Amino acid sequence: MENLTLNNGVQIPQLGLGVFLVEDANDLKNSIADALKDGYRHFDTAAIYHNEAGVGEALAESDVKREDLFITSKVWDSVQTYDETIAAFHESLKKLQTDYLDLYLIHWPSNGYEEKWRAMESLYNDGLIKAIGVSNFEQPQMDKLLASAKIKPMVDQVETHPYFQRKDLNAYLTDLNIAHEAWGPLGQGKSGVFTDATLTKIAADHDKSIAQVILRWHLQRNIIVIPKSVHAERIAQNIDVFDFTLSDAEMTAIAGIDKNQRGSADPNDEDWLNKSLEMN
Ligand SMILES: NC(=O)C1=CN([C@@H]2O[C@H](COP(=O)(O)OP(=O)(O)OC[C@H]3O[C@@H](n4cnc5c(N)ncnc54)[C@H](OP(=O)(O)O)[C@@H]3O)[C@@H](O)[C@H]2O)C=CC1
Ligand SMILES: O=C1CO[C@H](CO)[C@@H](O)[C@@H]1O
Repeated sequence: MENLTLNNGVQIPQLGLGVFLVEDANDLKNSIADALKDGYRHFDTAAIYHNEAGVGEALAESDVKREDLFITSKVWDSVQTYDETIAAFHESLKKLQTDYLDLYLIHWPSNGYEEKWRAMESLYNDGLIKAIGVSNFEQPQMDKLLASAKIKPMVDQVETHPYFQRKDLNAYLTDLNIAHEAWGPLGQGKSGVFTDATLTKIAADHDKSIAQVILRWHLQRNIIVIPKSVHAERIAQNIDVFDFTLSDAEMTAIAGIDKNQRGSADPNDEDWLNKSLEMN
């Protein structure tokens, strides 16, 4: 496993397991146990996934030491004030059976994110979170946050895959030394990337799967990836991406298949952000 160093010096395993939509308790237990056995140490959840308690249980059952794990969670949009953010964080800690988080993210740039950020800064200064960041922040929202932030976010977790490559956002984040983390790195299994001709050819040339080529491409862009699977074989396959390298020509070919195809909500869509305030 390779680590990236965040802008505050914290090391993050560049590949982790995402658990969005893994709601069945057995699936969660088995996929986390499989992942740990395969060498995963980084796990990405969120309060809105309603599975933090299951993640906590699965991790508590393993004999991997807490300091060797990297646990991310996210504060949901319905949490808006400073005090609510502090309370939500402690609720997540309790469910995850831990006394600190490695990374805590503001899930979406919904109303009040600057106040939420002040709470995140205070939790960080108290040593309760190793790194703080945001998710689904586009450049204007990041610019606005940076204007009042005392601490620069260490991470921005945004939808990114071969059909939605985020080249401009990636350049902007790289300039700021904010790590780019990809959610939906495999296009959430619905973007069409698994039948792409360019990826099919590159995968055959390396005797790897398309998923492995995609994950390798992210890693070579210095992007953090958190692919989700509930299948043992895919969980193993997705971490088996450190024994081959894509050439410059292959990286360029993949850069050419971008379609700017967003698969989920647009962070600039005020209606979505307002609706998300009501979700729990
Ligand atoms: N910050 C945010 O707003 C968001 C964050 N996330 C985070 O990012 C993580 C990853 O994103 P996610 O939405 O899950 O989508 P992914 O891009 O990780 O795709 C997951 C889908 O791909 C399938 N899959 C996984 N591995 C393979 C493989 N090797 N071959 C073929 N199919 C495969 C899975 O199926 P199966 O499970 O059946 O194997 C599932 O259907 C989430 O789990 C969550 O932690 C996700 C959405 C939004
Ligand atoms: O991480 C995510 C998945 O779940 C949420 C809603 O259910 C999404 O909005 C979010 O981006």
